[in-house]
Amino acid sequence: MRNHVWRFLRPRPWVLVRLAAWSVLEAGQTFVLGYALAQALDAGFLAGDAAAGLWWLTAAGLAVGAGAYGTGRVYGVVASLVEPVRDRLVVSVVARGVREADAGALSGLTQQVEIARDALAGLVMVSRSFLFTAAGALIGLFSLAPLLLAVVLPPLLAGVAVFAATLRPLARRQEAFLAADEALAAELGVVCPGLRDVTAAGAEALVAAGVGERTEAELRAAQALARWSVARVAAMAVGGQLPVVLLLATAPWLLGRGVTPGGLLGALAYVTQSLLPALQNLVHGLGTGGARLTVVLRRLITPPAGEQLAARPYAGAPPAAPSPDERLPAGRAPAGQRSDERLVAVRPPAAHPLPAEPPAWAASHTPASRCSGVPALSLAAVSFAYGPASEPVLDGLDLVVPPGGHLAVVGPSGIGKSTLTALVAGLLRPGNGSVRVYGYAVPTPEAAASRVLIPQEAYVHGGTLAENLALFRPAPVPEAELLAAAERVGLTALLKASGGPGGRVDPAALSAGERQLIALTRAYLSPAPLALLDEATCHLDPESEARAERAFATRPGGTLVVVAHRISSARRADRILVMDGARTVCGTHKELLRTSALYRDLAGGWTTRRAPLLG
Ligand SMILES: Nc1ncnc2c1ncn2[C@@H]1O[C@H](COP(=O)(O)OP(=O)(O)OP(=O)(O)O)[C@@H](O)[C@H]1O
Repeated sequence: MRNHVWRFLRPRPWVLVRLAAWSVLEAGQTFVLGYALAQALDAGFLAGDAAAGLWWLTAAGLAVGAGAYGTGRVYGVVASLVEPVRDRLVVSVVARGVREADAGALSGLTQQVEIARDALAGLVMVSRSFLFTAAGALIGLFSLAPLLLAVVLPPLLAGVAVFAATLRPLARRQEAFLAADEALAAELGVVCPGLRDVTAAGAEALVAAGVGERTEAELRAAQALARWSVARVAAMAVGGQLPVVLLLATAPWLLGRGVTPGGLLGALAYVTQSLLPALQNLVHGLGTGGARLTVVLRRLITPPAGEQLAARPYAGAPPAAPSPDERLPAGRAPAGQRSDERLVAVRPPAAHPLPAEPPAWAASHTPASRCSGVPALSLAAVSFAYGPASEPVLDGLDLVVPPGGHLAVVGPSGIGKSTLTALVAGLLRPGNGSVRVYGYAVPTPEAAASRVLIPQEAYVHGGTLAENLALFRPAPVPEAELLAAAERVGLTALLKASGGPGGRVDPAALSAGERQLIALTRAYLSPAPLALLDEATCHLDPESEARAERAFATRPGGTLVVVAHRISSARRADRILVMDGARTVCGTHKELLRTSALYRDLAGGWTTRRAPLLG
């Protein structure tokens, strides 16, 4: 680094000379200010010569004006010193960006160049200002009375020494903090856009642990930095404030040894008006800006180690062998897709060995729940409103769906069908009442594991079809089982067109209906016995919808709740829940035609318009 600075400054002696010259003018005010105040008091007002006093004050005022002019010129010279540094850095990083054809990295690097430029300018300003101001003030003190120098200089040097001693450790802590901060930002930059995938893959705990680790690391770095920053305060206290105390405490002694009252006043002015602010600027400017500049320059000058330029891959996962929880799918969902599907368990795809029919989950749920008589779904006096002042969407709703049952939910748009499925899925909590899935209270992990929600906007991630379809299964799914499920739900054509279960899918290229078929087949294969289809077939034609619904209705051990948007869908169900606010009723198609005016209306609308009226 020192070599770089020397090589840069050597061909620019005139810039340095100009900088020094304007700095001398700027520092002149420091000298004149204290000296003129001393003279105004001693030779003017205390001597009874007010005119002389005013003359010295005028001289001080003129010096301040000249100093301000000098400061203005200093800025110009600092710019001509710093801009070439910026230009060189820009050339270097652009060359690197072009070489590596990485536009994103290039934009990041040029931004860092701007930071380096600003930090460098700040550093030049504060260190130069401290040097010249200190020189002006010390010369002034000496010219007033050498004894004053003896009082001010030792604590000033001690303060600067303390600051200098802490500079390196502070810079290291600052650098560590910046690195921790960036690591956390990078982590969040990777995690946040993929939150849906994280949830979909059941990897919340894993990702939270990774982010938590980085947050802890940043906290530790911030604490270490704060501890070392105390040393800065000590440097300020010793170098800037102690001289003031010493001047006041030794005032009688100083006055007894020939120092005049004006000299004492001038000394105080030097310390409080010049030295203290200059030291403050140095400590803050060099302490913070210096560390920042070091970090940025190191990155810009040192060739990238890949990770500095490119986005880091997800780093939250531990490097050890995969545990059963490490289930983040490789692909990302395309933008704009929503996923409300709550997953039971996910694992990476594996080879598909022997066929197995019926699916393993069927045995585990069916007999127990059927034999015990526990309803697949029960709602008891459930009320729900979106806000304290909102009208309730559900008001004291009771509902029981037996295991193996098939319930259709119908009602006008906005009546609360999706709200009901969200309550069953545990995405919303009822204000009153209770929801149970296979006897498990919602929300509990057991209830979550017992149901699968397929929303209208199907979630499909990149990767292979098999990966998508097996997403909810805790163990590899035999290929024959995949193929059988695809056949039952109606996915076979897409499966063939994609080259079989190993074929890769591009979620953005699929039609909405194809995405729904994938989501439906995935749900069909899920171990959860209760399937909640919230208009999950709305993009399918009536035949495909009928086929998919039949598959779910006859899924071994499965129970189906479907938000219907066609009369045919409602008619396939054993029972139909007609949502109508306070007049919500449940019954068979025939019963409802008799008893529910709303259902008659809806069914009439469906039949005559041949278009979905509901939801
Ligand atoms: N997040 C929310 N905040 C406030 N109100 C909401 C929210 N979600 C839904 N609602 C309101 O709750 C009511 C029920 O909405 P819901 O989506 O459950 O109806 P729906 O019957 O499924 O409608 P659709 O068939 O059109 O999808 C509507 O009045 C809706 O505006």
